[in-house]
Amino acid sequence: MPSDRKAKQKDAKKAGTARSKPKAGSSPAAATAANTANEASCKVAFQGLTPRQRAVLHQVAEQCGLGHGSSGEGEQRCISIGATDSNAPQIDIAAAELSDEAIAALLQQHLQLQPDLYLSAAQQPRPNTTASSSNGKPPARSKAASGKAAAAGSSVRYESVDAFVAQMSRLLDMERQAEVAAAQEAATQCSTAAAQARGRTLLNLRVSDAEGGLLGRTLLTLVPNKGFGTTPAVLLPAHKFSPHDVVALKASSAGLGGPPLCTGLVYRVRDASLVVAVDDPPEEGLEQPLRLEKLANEVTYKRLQDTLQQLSAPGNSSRAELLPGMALLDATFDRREPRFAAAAPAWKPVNARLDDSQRRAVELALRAQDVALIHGPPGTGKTTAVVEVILQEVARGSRVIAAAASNIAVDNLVERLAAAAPKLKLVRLGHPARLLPQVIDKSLEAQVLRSDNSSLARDCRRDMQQLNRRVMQGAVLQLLKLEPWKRAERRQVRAELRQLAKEERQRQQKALQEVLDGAQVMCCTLTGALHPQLHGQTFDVAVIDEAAQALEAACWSALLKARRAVLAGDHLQLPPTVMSEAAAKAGLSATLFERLQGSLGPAASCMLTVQYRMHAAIMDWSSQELYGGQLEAHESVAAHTLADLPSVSSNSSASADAAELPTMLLIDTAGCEFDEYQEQDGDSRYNQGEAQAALAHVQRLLAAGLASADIGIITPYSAQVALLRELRPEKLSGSLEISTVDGFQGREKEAIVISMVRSNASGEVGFLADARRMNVAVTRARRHVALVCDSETVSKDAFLGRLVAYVEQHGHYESAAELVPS
Ligand SMILES: Nc1ncnc2c1ncn2[C@@H]1O[C@H](COP(=O)(O)OP(=O)(O)OP(=O)(O)O)[C@@H](O)[C@H]1O
Repeated sequence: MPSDRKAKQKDAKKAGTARSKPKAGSSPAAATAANTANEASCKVAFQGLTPRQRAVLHQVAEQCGLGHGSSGEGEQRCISIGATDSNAPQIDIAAAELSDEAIAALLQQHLQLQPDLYLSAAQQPRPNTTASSSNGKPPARSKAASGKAAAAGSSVRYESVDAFVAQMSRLLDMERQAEVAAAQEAATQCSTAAAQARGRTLLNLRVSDAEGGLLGRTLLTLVPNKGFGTTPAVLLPAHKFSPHDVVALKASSAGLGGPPLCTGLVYRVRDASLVVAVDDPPEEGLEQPLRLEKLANEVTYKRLQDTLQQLSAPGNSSRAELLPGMALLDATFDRREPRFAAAAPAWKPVNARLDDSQRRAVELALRAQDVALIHGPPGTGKTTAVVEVILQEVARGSRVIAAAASNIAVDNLVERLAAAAPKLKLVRLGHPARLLPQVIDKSLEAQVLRSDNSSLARDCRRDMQQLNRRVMQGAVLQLLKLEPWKRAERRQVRAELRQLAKEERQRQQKALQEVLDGAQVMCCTLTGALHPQLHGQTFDVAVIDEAAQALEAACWSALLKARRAVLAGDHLQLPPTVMSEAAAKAGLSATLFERLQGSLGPAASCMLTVQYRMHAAIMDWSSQELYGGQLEAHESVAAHTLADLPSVSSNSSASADAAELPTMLLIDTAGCEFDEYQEQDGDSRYNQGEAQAALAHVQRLLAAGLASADIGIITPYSAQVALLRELRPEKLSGSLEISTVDGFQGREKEAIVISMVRSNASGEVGFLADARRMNVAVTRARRHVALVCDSETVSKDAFLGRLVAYVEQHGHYESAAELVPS
């Protein structure tokens, strides 16, 4: 109750002291070392186990080549494990609450299985299970608490590659239709004003600047026409455009569905402007009021369908050469166990700071002959381990394709690889408008332009231009009857032009081929791997970072190009974005990473356990809820606080304020009557009072000496993002980041303020209850996290209730009424 909490607030001690952490459990890889297939002479039938325990038993049986099967429903559900012979004797074990240790002991007694085999598999984190209690039963949790994590569970299995292809092809069609329908609805079926309200169209814009850049593209800066040139600049209305969106620019006066002046890619989004990269700007029409429309990106769907077709077509030797990844199908579709070399070749880490779990992960990846998984919870150095794997593979002479679902994740990898190995021959494939400026230099286009063959091709072009001028002059002189344009001369010039055109083309192709062939590491998005430029290029190993955010079909686009695969990710963070809810529910958002986590068993996977971002108090919530308590905070971050930041500690009055700020803070809006509202033209939600409370807390952080760039506001609802941006003080618009959870994935801030929005009498929390979404939101914070919410509403959900209780217990409580006086 708030009143109790207020009393508690007075007594509460400063949160954020470093807390000692139990050591991580035994490594899953080590646990399986001594297990070989058993010739069981009997079967053990268990009744009364939890779904988690049954899943672990299935996994253990498959790992050891034992028979297994389930029957019955609900509490009567029974799982048997042991001899494959149906006549073998059966030992029945019926117990309501068997502990994991007891199950392991029974397996040892009757089937001679090492206890560690069951216990280490049971320790593998799964979505929907929290740190299991000693009786092996997961703590009570409402169905909603696991939210979408449940929909995309690790239980997804396909009977065959063809079954997978058929299912995915259907679901991708559903997804494409959903996206096309949304684009068409915005473009034709409603008024332009309604389309703008939905965020897919921006009306009444004008071009404020047009400049060359991005290797030959034109960058058009679009600003609101209203108040053009005034100071302060007029902000764009709330919209859903983001970098890399495919867009059409039309005259405002053009009818709905009318032809565009040009199409392009969103390059940059600011509060008051939006920059679009255009290949071919129109000669006229840009001076009038304009409209920007979001288009469906059909190329991606076409590429994904092409990948599926490649997977399903029967192999032949020439295809096997072009698609070495077909060899991965056996291990990834349960046809055989993944293979590992007994030991990795000797390797000396390039990054001497790698910790033990990172070294184990790299070692596993280097031993893999088919596929290995690196499971990296937040801040544990997944990308750090991936970079090391790539550099070690290159040192062994391998050619690597390194990919991720998003451009930002690929660019992150490119930057880290280039910093670790400046001489590495690395090529970043992709449209320059989709690349971060700092990696443009590594792009295929930039490298091709720098090559000798390109410069020779440019010479050819110059010669052709001169010859063309001669042709023009000759024709004019002839026309004016001043000088005859001799036939032989004409013929010779044309032959020279043909020759030059041919040479230019050949030089350009050669330049492109040389850069592609010379690459030791090819970096691209997963769907970028299907670009025609990579046709015929094959690799020894495909490394996928952020694999748990990628559609499985997209992963195969890169995997088909290499014989071996390493996937790094965290299936307990956000899944891929899927627009069609029906397709997501039917399995489109289930990822390859998660599927393999479930099917390959612990020997093929290594979990990173030391994190380098969060104060231990922040980490512990996530670790206990989602990672079986296995995470450890590195000593460099375990006790760091806001007061230790140089910008704070150098300012004595500010540091006194900062010392008052706890590591975790609950700002409770219960009783404040800060109600949630649904936006008029959509289903997103916002909460005005809560937005004010969140911004008031930001002011407090600034007063304590934090830089605005060190603070982030995260809210799950796009309407609340728009509202917060509107209310954000002008001077903070360029530095204080406000975004949805998705916008912050993979990133971090010293202080994070979370605005949860929901406040209603019925306790509805919608997609807040998705454990993965809240996991990402909380774990973006390095030293401070403030949860702004209506504790009465959100605590109706068991998972969120535990989060609220955790913050109260390990931090400070405060009523929002004190921050936002009524
Ligand atoms: N062994 C290490 N020693 C010191 N710092 C490390 C180590 N490993 C990783 N880090 C640091 O920890 C931070 C997080 O690492 P990295 O980005 O590789 O993690 P991640 O798991 O990919 O993160 P996320 O989950 O946010 O995507 C980086 O600043 C990195 O330099």
